[in-house]
Amino acid sequence: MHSTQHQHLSAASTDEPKPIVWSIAASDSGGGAGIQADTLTIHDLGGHPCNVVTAITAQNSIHISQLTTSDAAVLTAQLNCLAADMPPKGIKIGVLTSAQQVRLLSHWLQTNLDALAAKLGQSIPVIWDPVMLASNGHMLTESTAAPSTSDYLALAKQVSLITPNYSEFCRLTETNHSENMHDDWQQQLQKFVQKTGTNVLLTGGDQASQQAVDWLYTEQIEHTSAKHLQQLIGFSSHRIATQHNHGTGCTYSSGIASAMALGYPLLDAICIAKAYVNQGLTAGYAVGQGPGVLSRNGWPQRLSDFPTIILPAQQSLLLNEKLRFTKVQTPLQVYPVTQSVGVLEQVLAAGALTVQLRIKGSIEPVELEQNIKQAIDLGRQYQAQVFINDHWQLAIKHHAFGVHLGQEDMLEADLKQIADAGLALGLSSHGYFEILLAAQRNPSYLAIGHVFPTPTKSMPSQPQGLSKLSRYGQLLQGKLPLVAIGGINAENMATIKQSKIDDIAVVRAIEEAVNPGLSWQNLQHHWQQNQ
Ligand SMILES: Cc1ncc(COP(=O)(O)OP(=O)(O)O)c(N)n1
Ligand SMILES: Cc1nc(C(=O)O)sc1CCOP(=O)(O)O
Ligand SMILES: [Mg+2]
Repeated sequence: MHSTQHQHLSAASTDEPKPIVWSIAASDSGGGAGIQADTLTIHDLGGHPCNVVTAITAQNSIHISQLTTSDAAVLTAQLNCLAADMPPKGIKIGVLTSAQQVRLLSHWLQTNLDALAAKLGQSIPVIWDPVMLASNGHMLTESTAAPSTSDYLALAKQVSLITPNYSEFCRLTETNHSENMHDDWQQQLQKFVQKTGTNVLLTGGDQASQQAVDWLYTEQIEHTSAKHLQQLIGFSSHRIATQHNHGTGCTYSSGIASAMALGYPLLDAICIAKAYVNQGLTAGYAVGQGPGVLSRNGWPQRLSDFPTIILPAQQSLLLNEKLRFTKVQTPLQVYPVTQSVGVLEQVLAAGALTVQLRIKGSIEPVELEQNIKQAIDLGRQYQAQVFINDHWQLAIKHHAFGVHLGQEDMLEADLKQIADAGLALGLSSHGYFEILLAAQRNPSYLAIGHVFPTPTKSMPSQPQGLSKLSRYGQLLQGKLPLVAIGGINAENMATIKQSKIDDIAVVRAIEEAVNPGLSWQNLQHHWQQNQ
C-alpha cells in the first residue's frame, strides 16, 4: 500500500493521547506472531504498545528451534516497572510457558489490577488468548512444568475475555478434543463462563467450515444492552483462503484489547478486531518459505470485512429472507422527535417533512391510540413521513408511514409484519455491534447515538463523540440514510457535518423551544447552510 494512503487509514488520532496497551506474550523472531504481531496491531489501531516478554522463541516461517522462558524475576520486573509509570488502558495476554508463569500473572493481576484501574479512573480490559500450540505445531508450554486446569481457572477469573480456539477450550475445560466441535460445545461454553464469571470468545480458526464463526458467551460487559448479557452471540465471516495466516490469533486478541483501550465496549471491539484480521488476511503475504503474515493496513473501513452477527436466541432475526421496508424520501435533514401531537403539528406546519411521535411513560391505551392516529392523520394532511416510536402494531393498524424501533424493540417486534404492511423502518444503534446488527435488517434509515451527553434518555452506552461518529459515517456512507441523535443543538450541529452523517434527529432542541415551528426552521436553515 502507498504510504500516503496508509497514513489516511491510520487510526492514530491527532489530538487524543494514544492509549497504552500491554502485550504480555512471547517474542517471535520471525515477526509474524506473539509480541511482534501484538505490537504492530496495537500501533496500527492507534494505541501505544508496551511489552512484557514471557519467553523468547527462535522462530522462522517454518518452525520454532528454541523456546527460552523469562524467569519469574524478569517477568515481575517488567510488570512492576510498567505499572509504576505506564499504566495500561488494555492488556493482552498471550503465551505463558509454565505453571509458574500462569500463577505469577494471576497473582499479579489480582494484587495490582484494581489499584491501576482506580488510578486511571476506569476498568482495564484484560484479553487472554490462551495459546498453547504454535500454528506450526510446536508446543509453547514446557512439558515438565505445564499449567494445571486449576492454574488456568485461577487466571480465567482475573481477566475480562478469554479467546481460545476449540482445542484450547477443550484443554481449559478438560474435555476430550476431536477434530470437529462436539455437539455439546454450547453447554460447555455456558458452564465455563458461569463458573469463571468471564466472557469467552470461542474462535473458529481451527475449524474447517466455510464460514469462520467465533462464538461469544457473555457474562458481564460494560456499556452494553442487558439483552446481550448471558447470551450466545456469533461473529461470522466468510473464511479467507490464504496460507499467510501466521499470527491471526495474536492479532485478533490484541486488536480487541486495543479497541477496548480506545473506549469501544467489548462487542464493538470484537467486530473491529475481526474486521482488522479479515483485512490483514485478505492482503497477507509471504516472508519465508512457510506460511506468511497478515498485512497491516490501519483502521478497518470496508463493511465487507466486518462480521455478520448471529443471535441464536432471537429466532426472528434468523430469517433468511431479506426484508424490504419502504424507502424514506431523503434527505431527512433536521428530524424532530416529540411526545406531543401539538408540537408535531407545529413542526409540520413549519415545513418539516419527517417527524416522529415518541410517547413515553404511562398513558391510557385509548389516549395513546388517539395520539398515534392523530399524528398519522396529520402526516397525511401535510404529506410528511410520520414515524411512530415503539408502538408498531398501532402504526400498522393506522397506516403510518413508518415505525422507529430501538435495538431491544427490534429483537421483539415482528419485522416481517412491518415490512409486509408496507411501512418504513428506522432503527437505533449505539456502536459497531448494534450498527451491524441493525444494518443486517435492511432498515429505511439507521439512527446512531447518542453523539453527545443527553438528559433526555438514560442508556447503557456512553456518548459516541465525533471521532467514533466519523468512523461509522465512513463505514456506511452511501449504503443507507444515517441519522445522528443525542445532545444535538444549534451550537454543535455543524460539527456533525464533518462526519459524513446525512441527517440529525433532535428532541429538546424542538420540544423545549418557545416556538417549536420557528426553532425547527432555524435548525433546518443552519443545517442546510453547512451542506
Ligand atoms: C431518530 C431516532 N433515533 C433514535 C431513537 C431512540 O429510539 P429507541 O432506541 O427505541 O429509544 P426510545 O426512543 O424508545 O427511548 C429515536 N426514537 N429516534
Ligand atoms: C431518544 C433518544 N435516543 C437516543 C439514542 O442514542 O438512541 S438519544 C435520544 C435522546 C435525544 O434527545 P435530545 O435531542 O434531547 O438530546
Ligand atoms: Mg423505542
